[in-house]
Amino acid sequence: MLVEINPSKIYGKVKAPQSKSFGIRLVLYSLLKESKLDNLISSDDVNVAINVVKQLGVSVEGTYFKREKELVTPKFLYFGGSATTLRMSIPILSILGADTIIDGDETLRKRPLNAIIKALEGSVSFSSSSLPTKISGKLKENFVRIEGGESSQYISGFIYAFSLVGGGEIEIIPPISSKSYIYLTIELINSLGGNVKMKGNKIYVEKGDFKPYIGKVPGDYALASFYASSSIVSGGEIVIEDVYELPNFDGDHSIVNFYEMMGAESYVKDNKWIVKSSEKLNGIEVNVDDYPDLAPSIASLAPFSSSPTVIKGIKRLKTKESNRVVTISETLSKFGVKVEYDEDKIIIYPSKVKAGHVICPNDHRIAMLASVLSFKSGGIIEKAECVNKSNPNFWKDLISLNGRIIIR
Ligand SMILES: O=C(O)C1=C[C@@H](OP(=O)(O)O)[C@@H](O)[C@H](O)C1
Ligand SMILES: C=C(OP(=O)(O)O)C(=O)O
Repeated sequence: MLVEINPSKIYGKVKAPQSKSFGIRLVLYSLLKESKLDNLISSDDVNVAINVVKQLGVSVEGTYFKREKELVTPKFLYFGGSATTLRMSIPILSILGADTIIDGDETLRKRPLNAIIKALEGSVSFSSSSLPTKISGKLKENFVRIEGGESSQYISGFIYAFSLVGGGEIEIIPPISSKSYIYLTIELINSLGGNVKMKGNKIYVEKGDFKPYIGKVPGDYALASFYASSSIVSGGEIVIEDVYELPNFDGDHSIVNFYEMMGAESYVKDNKWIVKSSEKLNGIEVNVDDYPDLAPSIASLAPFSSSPTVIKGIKRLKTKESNRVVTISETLSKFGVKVEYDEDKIIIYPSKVKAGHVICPNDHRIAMLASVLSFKSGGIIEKAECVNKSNPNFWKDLISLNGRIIIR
């Protein structure tokens, strides 16, 4: 799919895309208690999670997910491009006992599994250190010690796994990265009858009294941020509906504050994210290690600022769907933006953004970054269907916000 974008002013009202992180968690929650997800718009990654719970024995009728028998571990599971689903599922498979070949698409096959392999040594074996691999064995005790510097997704997975078997303990070897997603998991599980506490680098999971989840999938700030920044760079204003109220910890929703710090009007009121552009944007310095998905969102606004933006905490961006240090920089450069990077940071300089032509590098957030840059001076994005990984409504939503977009 090729998308041709003409310079446009992006304005109006739009519903936030459904959260990929919440969507996957609420589908996997059906392993614990039933889940009824109203108006589920299933992205590629949520579809992967649906297939996983189905294979483990959950009955799926439309968007109603109910476990009606003992869970089983299949001989084969496919995870597409979803590292969240993969890395949350391996702990669950381990606590149930597995003899399962797991695989994913070409992007997922490149992503590391070192921390989980090391943590499960002695209980669960892996035939290979990357996908495809066969995992065999069962976690014998409800305790795991795991490095926190590779991915928070394993830790979220162990919270689910120990909730499944009535309790357990997770010791995280610092540094603890992407903490915001651990908090998200703890808050969600506890809101549904779980009993999970984090004290320093330890997580204590007690037996829960779980209740069904019946409701919508909350809105996704990181995915919605591309609508917001498109509006800011094109002199518009936008209301993004169905967002959750800001919690008392950092996370993907911190983008609201970052856009305000960069000079836009950006605030949340009554589950709506209000964004208005301003003539004077300025660069910021930010460490994204706790919310890595915000790097493309911040990079989309940075070239239009009057001062440089410095993005730190970028080490793990190299092992996302693409090496985002490279793909963010290459995409910006193709739109005439001056950008530099080293091991520790990406620096994006004020630039006169020109028309660009990119091929999505199998990374949904990079196509979304390119779309923002295109609203200023035009642009072409090939393999634009890559946005379906997280937001199949992305192009349709931008058209509804007056984007002059031709889809071929
Ligand atoms: O738990 C989650 O939902 C996610 C965790 C993050 O991954 P890491 O914990 O590997 O940084 C993030 O990049 C991903 O898009 C979603
Ligand atoms: C990295 C991402 O997702 P995942 O880790 O689930 O593949 C993302 O959505 O940017």
